[in-house]
Amino acid sequence: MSDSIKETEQKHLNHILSKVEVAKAEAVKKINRAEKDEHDINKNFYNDVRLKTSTYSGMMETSVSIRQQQQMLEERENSWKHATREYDKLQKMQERPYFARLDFEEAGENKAETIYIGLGSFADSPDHYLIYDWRAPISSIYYDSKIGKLTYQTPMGEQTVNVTLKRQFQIKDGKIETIFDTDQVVGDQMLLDNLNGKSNTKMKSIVTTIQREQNKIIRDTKSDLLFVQGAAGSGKTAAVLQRVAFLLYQYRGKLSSAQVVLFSPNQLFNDYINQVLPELGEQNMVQMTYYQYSSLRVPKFKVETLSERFEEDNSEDKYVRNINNLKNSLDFFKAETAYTNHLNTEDMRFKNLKFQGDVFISKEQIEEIYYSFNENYNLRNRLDATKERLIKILNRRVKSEMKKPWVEQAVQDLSREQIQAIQNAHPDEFENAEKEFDFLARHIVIGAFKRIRSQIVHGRFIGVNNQFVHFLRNVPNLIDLAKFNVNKEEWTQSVDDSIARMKSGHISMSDVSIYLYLFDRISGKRPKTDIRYLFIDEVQDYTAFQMAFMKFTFPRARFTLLGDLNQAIFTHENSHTLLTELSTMFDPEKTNVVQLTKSYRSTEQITDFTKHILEGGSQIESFARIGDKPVMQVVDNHEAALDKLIVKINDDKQKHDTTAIIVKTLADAVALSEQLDAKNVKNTLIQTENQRLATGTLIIPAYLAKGLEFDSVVMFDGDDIHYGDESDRQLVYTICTRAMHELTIIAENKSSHLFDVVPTDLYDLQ
Ligand SMILES: Nc1ncnc2c1ncn2[C@@H]1O[C@H](COP(=O)(O)OP(=O)(O)OP(=O)(O)O)[C@@H](O)[C@H]1O
Repeated sequence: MSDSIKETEQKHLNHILSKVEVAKAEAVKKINRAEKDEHDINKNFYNDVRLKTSTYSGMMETSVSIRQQQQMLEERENSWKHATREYDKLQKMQERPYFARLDFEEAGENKAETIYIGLGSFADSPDHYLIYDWRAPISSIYYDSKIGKLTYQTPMGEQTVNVTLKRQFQIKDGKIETIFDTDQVVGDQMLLDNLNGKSNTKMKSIVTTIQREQNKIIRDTKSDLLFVQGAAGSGKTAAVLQRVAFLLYQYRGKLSSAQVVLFSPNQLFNDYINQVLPELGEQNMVQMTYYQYSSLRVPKFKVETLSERFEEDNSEDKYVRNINNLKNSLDFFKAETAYTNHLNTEDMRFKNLKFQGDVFISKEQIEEIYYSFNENYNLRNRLDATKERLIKILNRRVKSEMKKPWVEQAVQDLSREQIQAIQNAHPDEFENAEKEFDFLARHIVIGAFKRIRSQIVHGRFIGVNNQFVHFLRNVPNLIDLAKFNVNKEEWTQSVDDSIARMKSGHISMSDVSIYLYLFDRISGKRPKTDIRYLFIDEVQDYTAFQMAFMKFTFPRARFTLLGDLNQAIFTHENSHTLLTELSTMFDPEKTNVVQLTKSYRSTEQITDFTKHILEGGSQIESFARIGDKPVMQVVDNHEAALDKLIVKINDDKQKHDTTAIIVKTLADAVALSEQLDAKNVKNTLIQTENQRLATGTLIIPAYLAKGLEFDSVVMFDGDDIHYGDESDRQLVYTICTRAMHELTIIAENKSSHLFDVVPTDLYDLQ
């Protein structure tokens, strides 16, 4: 790039920065003004508010006057907030106001236009934009086009332009460091620079180098279901976070970040991505894991953890797998729906409502009431009507209960102060002692009935646990078990297992969704209609049952699902049926399936290696970033493996910020960490998802490494003992694809046969 272009661009940048400076000074003035006004209002509050409390009209006047003062304060508060936000934006803008420039001519007009694109828009007067937000319709030209003619979408329809220049900038602290002119969609040089960087404990935004196919995902506003199937490292997560920022911009004023929910694979990952939206100037959406969501809803049970689920799903036991396949299927969801519909006519399980240890309203009586309403009632109405009746019964029982000896005793036991306190609620004198006694007795009985009243209001008379077991026992009548290779005895055994688990206060991941769906149906829980966008990352690890349950829970949300069917580490082969099952849940007209085949995370050498681990991996394209070939080290015994590992760790210290040693299970991770500790090799063991990621040498079980990336990855125990089954292939792929710059596999005796399919010239055997 010639010096004169750089000079001209720096001049332009200086000009913009001086305008930003002016705007910042303006924002500071507004902040100060709002703060002073607020201070004055607070100071003069008692002078300005007319306190008159002796008459009714005086009181009214006082309250109006207080309200006026409050409104003034709120207005100042809002303008303060607005100005502060503006100030923060401008402050950020001073470091790097924009990252691209486009020159183009609009069709039919001979006038060339130049626009600059940045993280946010900036105008020095209304309609005179010096910088365009990357999410503005016009900015999509930057992501979509090469030089030349192009059409793009605007709110007014399609617009055609002729792009004559695409220029990218790297700006730091107000100085242009590099300029690239490119005729590519998004210049590879800038992308290469970004990808060459070191890994970080926090994911960064990709706003300057979004690729054309990623841009399609980000700007999709039509689909009810957007399914992004992408290779490992193809930028699914990165793109989807940009998408959230895009949607918040596109629907600003109508959509808030609280109406967007992202389900992440684990808490560690949540932590990893939580800087991206703030970096883009937006607030984070609601982020949670399915485990968190379900655990919160069943506080009485301990939900199976990720580690337990991983062990169970990888169980050698065919019986366990078949039962889980059955419970996780869409057929099972449908069977449960049919079962709950049937509860509208019979079979609801109730609990006695008890008072002072005795049955107060029996379950039979409740059942009779529940089914006394006609067939037009649905489960929710039926429950509401039952509650209403039960409250009436309770109210009627107050009078008879007042005559009971325990009440008389309780009244006699009241202290003078207690009587006084109760009588304060009675404005007039009592006509006689009997009336006074009645008043006190009623008060005592109502107090004693409080618990029962709350039980009725909260529907605690429904026997959810019993109902759950009743449903499970009925499953053979509702589903063809043989289709799932399960026989009746095995099913009965699994129900007994579920009951035993629940008795000890535990519930499995499969059971918890079944339990919650049943609970939501019979308790008539209202679905969460306020959630408008639902994102699920690593969807291949969700079951069809969970997806159907999510659809039921968030009926008005548009779904964006991100997944790589090749990385299903929990659901294995079933992940491939997930897409088919999903297609039955959404309108095909409003379903958009996008494939991302290019992998950006790893070097070309690593991607070429990892794609061979998969059957059908040939579709995956590597991004041309050159690095060393993966290294395979096969040694004779464990001690030798440890020695190799330590050499690698020391070697990496010079080159990288983070080396992750990925092992199969938590137990493996704990053991390895201890062995390294014993040899004084510093390491951080990541054993729960509630930890924070750190730099340095990490030891991490595979299921916690989901979605993350590291400069250098060592797959330890890469042998047949640990990864000997065909079903481990996806897990091995997931582990190896976490590497950005270097990948090493250390194995004892012989490497896992799953690597046999990889051509030997793609790695260095040492
Ligand atoms: N357009 C892009 N510009 C710059 N970096 C990108 C781009 N797309 C992806 N990347 C980088 O590639 C890496 C992988 O992206 P990401 O984690 O989003 O992939 P993924 O598809 O979710 O991967 P996985 O399924 O393996 O977890 C990240 O470091 C991301 O920043």
